[in-house]
Amino acid sequence: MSVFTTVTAEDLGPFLKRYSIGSLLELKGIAAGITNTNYFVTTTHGRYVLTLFENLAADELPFYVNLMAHLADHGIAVAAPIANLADQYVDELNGRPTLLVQCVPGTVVDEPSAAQCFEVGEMLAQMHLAAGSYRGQMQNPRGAAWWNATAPLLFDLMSAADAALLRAELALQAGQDFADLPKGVIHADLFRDNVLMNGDHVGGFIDFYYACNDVLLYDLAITLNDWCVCESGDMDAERARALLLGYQGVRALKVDEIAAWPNILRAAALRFWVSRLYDFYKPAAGEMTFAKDPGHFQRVISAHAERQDFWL
Ligand SMILES: Nc1ncnc2c1ncn2[C@@H]1O[C@H](COP(=O)(O)OP(=O)(O)OP(=O)(O)O)[C@@H](O)[C@H]1O
Ligand SMILES: N[C@@H](CCO)C(=O)O
Repeated sequence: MSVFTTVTAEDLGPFLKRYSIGSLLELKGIAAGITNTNYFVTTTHGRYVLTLFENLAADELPFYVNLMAHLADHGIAVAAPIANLADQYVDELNGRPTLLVQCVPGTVVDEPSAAQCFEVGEMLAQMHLAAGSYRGQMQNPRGAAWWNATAPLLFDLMSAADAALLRAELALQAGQDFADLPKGVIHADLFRDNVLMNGDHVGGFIDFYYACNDVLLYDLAITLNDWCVCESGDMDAERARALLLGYQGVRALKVDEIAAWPNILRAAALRFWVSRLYDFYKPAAGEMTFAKDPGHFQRVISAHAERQDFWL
C-alpha cells in the first residue's frame, strides 16, 4: 500500500486552482510503490499522477524534476512534470512537497520479452544522449563510498560465509577503475517496476529519485541485471542480447567500456546486494518495510563470476 498521506477531493480543490489542468473528476490512490504517496488525478483536461514526497524535502527535488522535464522536452518517454501558475514544478499539499506529472501509458511487466528489452535498451541510450545537455549535478548517493561504508555495519549480522563473499566482492571492486569511462546523468534504478511498457514500446520511465551523475555503462549494467534475469539469478541470454543491441544501436560501446563490462555488471549487482542487506538487517525504526531478497543479487554476482559469454 502506498498512500501514506491521505488526500481528499476537498484538499485537492484549492491545490488544482494553482494549475491550468481543469477541474477534478476523479481522485484515486495508487497501490504500487513503496516510498511516496501517489494518486491518479483525473481532471476535465486529462489524467495525471500526483506524488506527495514522504522522504525528500522540497529543496532536494529540483535536480530530479528538472531532469524529467529536460528529458521530456527531448522526446524521451518519461512522465513530463506540470508547472503551476507560479511556474514551479514543486508545490505543497497536506504538509508534503508535491509533483504533478502527466500520466504515461502502459503497465509494469514482470516477464519482459526480448522485443521489450530491445526497446528499453534503445530508450536508455537515447536518455543518456539527451541528458548530455542537462546542467544539473548530483553525486551518486549509492556509489562505492556508500557501499564501503555500509558493508562493515552488516558483516556481523550475516553468516560468516556470506560475509566472506561480500568482503571478497568489495575487494574486487576496490581494484577496479571505472573513472575514465564515459559519464553523464544516469537513472540508476531502471528496474522493471520503474518502466511502464505500452505493448512492445516504452510508455515511460518513472521514479528518477536515484538519478545522478555517474558512469553510463553502470546504468546499462543495473538495467540488464534486472530486465534480463531469471529466477535462479542467471541471465536470459536472448533478452540480454536484445537489450544490448537496442542500446548499441544508439550509442555503441567503446573499447574500454567493453573491457569493463564483466566487472561493472558485478558492481551494479553489489550496489543492490548491499542496499537490500541493509534494508533487511537494519530497517529504519517506525518505517514500513518491504525488504526485498538480498540473496538474489548475491546469486546474480555468482552467475556473473562464472560466466564466459557477456553477450557483446
Ligand atoms: N506518470 C505515471 N503514469 C502512470 N502511472 C504511474 C506514473 N507514475 C507512477 N505511476 C504508477 O504508480 C506506481 C507507483 O509509482 P512509483 O514506483 O514511482 O512509486 P514510489 O513509491 O514513488 O517509488 P518506489 O516504489 O520505487 O520507491 C507505478 O507502479 C505506476 O503504476
Ligand atoms: N530497485 C531497488 C529498490 C529501489 O531502489 C531494488 O529492487 O532493490
